[in-house]
Amino acid sequence: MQKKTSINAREIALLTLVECEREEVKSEQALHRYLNKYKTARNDSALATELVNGILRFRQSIDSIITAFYHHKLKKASPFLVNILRIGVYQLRYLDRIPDWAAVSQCVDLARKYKGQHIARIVNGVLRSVAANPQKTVSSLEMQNPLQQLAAATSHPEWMLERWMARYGEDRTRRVTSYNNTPPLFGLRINTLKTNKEAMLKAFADASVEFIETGLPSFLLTKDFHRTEPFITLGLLTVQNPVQALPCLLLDPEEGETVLDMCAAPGGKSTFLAELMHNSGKVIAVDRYPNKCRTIRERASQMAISVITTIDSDARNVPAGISPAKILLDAPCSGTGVLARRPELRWKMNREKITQLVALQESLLNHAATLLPAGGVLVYSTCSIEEEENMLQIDRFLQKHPEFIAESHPRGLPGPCHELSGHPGAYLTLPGDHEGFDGGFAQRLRKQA
Ligand SMILES: C[S@@+](CC[C@H](N)C(=O)[O-])C[C@H]1O[C@@H](n2cnc3c(N)ncnc32)[C@H](O)[C@@H]1O
Repeated sequence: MQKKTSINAREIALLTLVECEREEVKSEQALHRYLNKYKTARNDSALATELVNGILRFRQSIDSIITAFYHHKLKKASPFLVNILRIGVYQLRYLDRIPDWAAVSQCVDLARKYKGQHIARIVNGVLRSVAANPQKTVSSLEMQNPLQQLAAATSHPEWMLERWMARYGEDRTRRVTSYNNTPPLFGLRINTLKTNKEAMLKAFADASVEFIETGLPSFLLTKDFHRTEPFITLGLLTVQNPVQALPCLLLDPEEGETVLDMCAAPGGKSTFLAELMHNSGKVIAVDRYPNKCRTIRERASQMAISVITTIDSDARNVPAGISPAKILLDAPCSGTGVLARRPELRWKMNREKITQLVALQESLLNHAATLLPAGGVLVYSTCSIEEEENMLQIDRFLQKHPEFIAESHPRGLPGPCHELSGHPGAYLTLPGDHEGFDGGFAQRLRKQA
């Protein structure tokens, strides 16, 4: 019988981190795949997750420390060497439960296994030096300017910090970076088609799940993700950050209406719209990827939702004739409001990509304008905190489409988020503004009759 090779937490983290160097790879999915492949035990799985997320978050700070002791160009080193050094430095500087000698020797073993004896010696030398010089911290390193210092201290790219500092000021920028560098709480939405809050809280008490209220009726936050998994599988709960509720609440869908969700996968908002409509009417969920549309349908069926139909198509090719009362356009975006949840994204996003996304969002908005009948409501939303994807995008849209007006929610939204002053129907939340809320933007617009 063939023996199953088992590998430890550091090795899983290494394979994941090396794979994440590729542009299109999402760390959460890669890690999940390796954990399943090697049937990793709970403890190893927790350490691998902590190493991957921590290293992706603090990469800039970790690399600054490595550079002080590694006397070649880090950018030219192999991804295996770089990531083994990162795993070593993360354990030496950010974790206090692993003795220095163990952190160093396990990384040396990894280097020998993947890159041979010569690289193992380099890893040994660099990590021993890091361990022997605890006074050498990011703040002690010489930096050319305050922005560089802030980038190293908060582990965010300079270009990102520069625009946040200009837009939001230093205090808010530091609040955002601190939120982004902390393991996030999990948002949970109670599926009111299958249960209710009272029954769910009783089930939480029985399962010893701790939670925090959010100010939004069906949304809770928790650290205890594992204990909530059975309820998610049963379709009683959906993982969704409360900030993601705002676009749906702002759209205010009613029973019996036809609602078009133009960029719908994985379906978190489509299913919430269906819940708000008491599973009556029609939610047409569009996404350009057929496999993602299948995920939406499967999830809807688990949640006892029958009003969602899917269309796999570029939303810009959706033909006129659907005549929805309301449209949600939750556009593809830079994701700078959700960096706590997607730690590698800060290193993969850049100004050029934002410019391309702005153009895509604009063309999707223009098409939404043609699909919506007069009198209908359009909500545009992103999980970005960049103004050209948000308010500036809306300003340009309103200039180009005088038939649309920005309007407030008829009754105002529940919860801690408030309309932006001077901007009817616009909501911008920065990560860290409210406990457990990611960043995001939403705008309600009406096509005049
Ligand atoms: C921000 S996500 C949507 C999240 C979703 N609304 C939810 O709450 O679960 C953006 C989605 O747009 C899809 N997408 C990107 N470009 C598209 C296009 N041109 N037409 C349709 N869907 C597109 C992506 O596949 C992705 O699933």
